[in-house]
Amino acid sequence: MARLTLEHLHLAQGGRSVLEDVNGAFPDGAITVLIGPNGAGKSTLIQAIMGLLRPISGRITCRVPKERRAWLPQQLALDLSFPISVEELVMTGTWPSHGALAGYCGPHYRKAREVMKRLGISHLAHRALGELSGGQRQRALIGRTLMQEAELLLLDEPFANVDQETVEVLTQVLRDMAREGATLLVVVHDREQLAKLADQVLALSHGRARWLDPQTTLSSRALDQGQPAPTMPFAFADSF
Ligand SMILES: Nc1ncnc2c1ncn2[C@@H]1O[C@H](COP(=O)(O)OP(=O)(O)OP(=O)(O)O)[C@@H](O)[C@H]1O
Repeated sequence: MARLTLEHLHLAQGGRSVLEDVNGAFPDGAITVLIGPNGAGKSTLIQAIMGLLRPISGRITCRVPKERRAWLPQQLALDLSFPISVEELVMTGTWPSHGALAGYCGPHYRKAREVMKRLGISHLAHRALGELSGGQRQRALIGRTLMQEAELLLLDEPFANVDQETVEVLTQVLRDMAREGATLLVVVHDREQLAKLADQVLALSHGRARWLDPQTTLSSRALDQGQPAPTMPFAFADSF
């Protein structure tokens, strides 16, 4: 089953066509890796799926409830002086389903502790977000999506500028989320990460999208065209 499908999608930015006639289904419980050179339209496609960019034509159908959709953007704009601890950030994962003003109860705190343990950040629970390394912050942001029980997760270069141990922890968590039935779309530039994550590959190039299987992608040059993004500051992982 696929709760996210694209039909004849045409997307533009600033009046210029970026992607045309994109079709396909993102199966539940599968990780789709999105690849393509700089400017190919990876972030544009993610923005459209999130509902932040209106298609020129075509259709995006998403049957995942809004409160179970999560997005970890590439261009992060979090004010790192914002006074929020790791635990508080993880707890905000309850907001989409419970509301920001409802407050937290015992089970929320227990679950947040489990999530932080799973991500190896329990010892950072009361540390301010602005005092963390890039990898620690990325673990906390993924923790928020686990707390949310996200069933659709869009990640734009989640492994950029994080340490190798964090890459391994996050890879395992993302695989576990897929095994539990979530639909994931992940932008990666790295061959090794693609090999570990991809159930299927969507390759963007020259305004078109092609579906590939991971083995074909690994033995082709499709990945070599992509360049890692420059270092980004961090921001709030927003939900939509
Ligand atoms: N807000 C915008 N206004 C006008 N053009 C834009 C805007 N955002 C992106 N573009 C253009 O749309 C095209 C696709 O950009 P997009 O950011 O989706 O590519 P990408 O594949 O995510 O690239 P990268 O790998 O560098 O992150 C590019 O030509 C880019 O210059």
